[in-house]
Amino acid sequence: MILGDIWRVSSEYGEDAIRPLPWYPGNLAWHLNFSRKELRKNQALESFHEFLKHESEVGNITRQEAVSMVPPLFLNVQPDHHILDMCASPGSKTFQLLEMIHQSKEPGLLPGALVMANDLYVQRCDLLIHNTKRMCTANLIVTNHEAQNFPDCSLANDYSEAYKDTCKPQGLEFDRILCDVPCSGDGTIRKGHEMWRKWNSGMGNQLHLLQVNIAMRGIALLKVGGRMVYSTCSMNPVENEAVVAELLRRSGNSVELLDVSSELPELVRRPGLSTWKVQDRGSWFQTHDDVPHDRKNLVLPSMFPSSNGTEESDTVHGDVEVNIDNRSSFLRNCNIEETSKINHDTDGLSINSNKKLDCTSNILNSKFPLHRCMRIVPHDQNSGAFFIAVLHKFSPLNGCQIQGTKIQHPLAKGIIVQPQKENEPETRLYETILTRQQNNVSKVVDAAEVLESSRAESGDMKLQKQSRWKGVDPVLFFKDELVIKSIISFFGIKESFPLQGHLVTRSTDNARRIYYVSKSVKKILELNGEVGEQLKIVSLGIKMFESHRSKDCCSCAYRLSYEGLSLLLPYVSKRILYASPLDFHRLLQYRSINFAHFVDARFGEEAASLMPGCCVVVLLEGHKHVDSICKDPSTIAIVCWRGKGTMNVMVSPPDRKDLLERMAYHFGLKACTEED
Ligand SMILES: C[S@@+](CC[C@H](N)C(=O)[O-])C[C@H]1O[C@@H](n2cnc3c(N)ncnc32)[C@H](O)[C@@H]1O
Repeated sequence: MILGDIWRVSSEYGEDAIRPLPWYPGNLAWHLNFSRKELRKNQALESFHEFLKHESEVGNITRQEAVSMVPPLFLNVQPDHHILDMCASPGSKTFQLLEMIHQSKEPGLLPGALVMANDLYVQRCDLLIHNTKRMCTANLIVTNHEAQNFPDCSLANDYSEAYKDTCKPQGLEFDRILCDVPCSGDGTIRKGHEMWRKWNSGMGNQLHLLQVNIAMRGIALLKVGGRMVYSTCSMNPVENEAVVAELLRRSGNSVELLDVSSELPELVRRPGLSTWKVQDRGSWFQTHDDVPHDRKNLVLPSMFPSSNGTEESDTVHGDVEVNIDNRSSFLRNCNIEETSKINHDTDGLSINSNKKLDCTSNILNSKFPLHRCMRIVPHDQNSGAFFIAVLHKFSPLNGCQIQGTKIQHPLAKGIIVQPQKENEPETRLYETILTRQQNNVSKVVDAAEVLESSRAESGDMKLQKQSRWKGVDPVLFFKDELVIKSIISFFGIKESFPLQGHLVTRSTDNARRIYYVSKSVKKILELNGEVGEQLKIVSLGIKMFESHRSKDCCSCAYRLSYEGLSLLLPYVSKRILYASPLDFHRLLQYRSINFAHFVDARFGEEAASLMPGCCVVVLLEGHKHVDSICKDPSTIAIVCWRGKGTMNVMVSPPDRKDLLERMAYHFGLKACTEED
């Protein structure tokens, strides 16, 4: 109904009022060209706006500035990629990445990929969790770190020897990294009018070094062969081309700036700048030399285009122009043995050198092909402004370069843990693999020893020691065999769905909620345990089971969660009821219905004959066969509770509202709830 109205209204407002974005693959993104005033003036548009808000609340669509969707598209994500989103909140790009990894999977099957989404601020992590919750994914980990010091979770050498022949990861490495850094945000100026008053050139200058450090850390964590996208919603070259040039300078011949002009050909973009000036307190500077002495520590050499400046004067070596830069701070006091050929062949640049460079004096510096960066400006395609650069890592950073990317945590490499032997009898209830030994960094810690001491401390609960992150509950593998067996048997969960080893809980939660994690997330959790909980994990996985205290007789202490139902449904073989659209609608509308009051008496009888406890009610659409219905991705199902005389719905109000609206759309059944 709403959509019909909208097409009518949009035709009134012209062809451009609602149109797909030509550069977004598969017509999946649409642009609405209505002003707030128009939305308020027209009733059909206003209800359409409400509809969009609701759909985004329940996760069916995402509303965002169109241009902000561009950076993930250049990552060329594949379903088995490990992806790091370094500065992720509020999470619109994380959501896109999750959509990409889940795109081609059948219901009940998880991709091998994972997304690790990070943000510095806890509150912003909460927002990120809220915004990505709608995705219901088992392949997401949310972390809370300074991106510039993101841990690498490397195992100590002796330990990784022990795992050499297994497929366990020995450190964090990502196939794709999104580095959407904090920026001055001047690219949002056309919709964020307060920016006009707030903006000053110092904002970009202050962020430049942080942006370089975050992106440099990203490069260190990127796999050889991997891609990293650096982006900002600023047009300031100090936050953009200057950062990219510094990254290329610091990572030497390990990283190249990709020419992606053939990708997303419909996207209108402008080339990156090769030259610019830097402003500080109202004065413009062309080179760092021009900067007054007392400002030199704030206006950094790396903010200037590499080929400008007197000290950075171009010197010809062989067939390439290079500059001498003796001020790049990270390489200070270190020597690099340069024996290889630095290649930027595609751009006609190459350096042949076979000499030892003393970093304390001169650093060879090519002119980088910064025109390969992309600038998206509002007046080209009626969008916000964005800067994007795509980097490709083709060889590892050397030790000196890596050191410059991270402040080492004292515990990072100090703890050595004996790996748990295969087939070791498993008697623990909840287990994290290793805990920290704050003052004992060189001590060899036996996991069993740690477990024993924690048993002594926590008695029957057998909880292992606390994570080292204040305020964050440790993630614990849930291994209570009896409980798992009771869940499997109560819901008839098929063997083909791996539960063992994939269930986790949080330490203070008393296993009230059990989350399901994908194989990829499971491996990272194991690694994190082995390296002493270096990752500060604030959220992960999909909530699948919740404990209940019902007095109704029920042999299973856990109920299903609506969040995890779509993943689990194809594997559930017991406690499923199939309802007609009319009864399904009534259930949603009244939330609790007496067995005798169902329209379809057969359904009421089946419900009454079920043992009390949690069950699944599947919407039976006329043409569908019961055998295949649970494997169909379009199937609608809800979690219910079979009580003494009633069937009760266990779905949150927004989800219920969404389902009612879908019923109204498909079956013309009136969508209203008591809240309405
Ligand atoms: C431009 S916003 C990211 C927007 C996000 N990528 C999206 O598309 O929704 C930058 C984010 O970086 C976070 N941030 C700021 N400093 C950070 C740091 N040092 N490390 C990690 N995150 C940081 C901010 O909290 C903010 O959420």
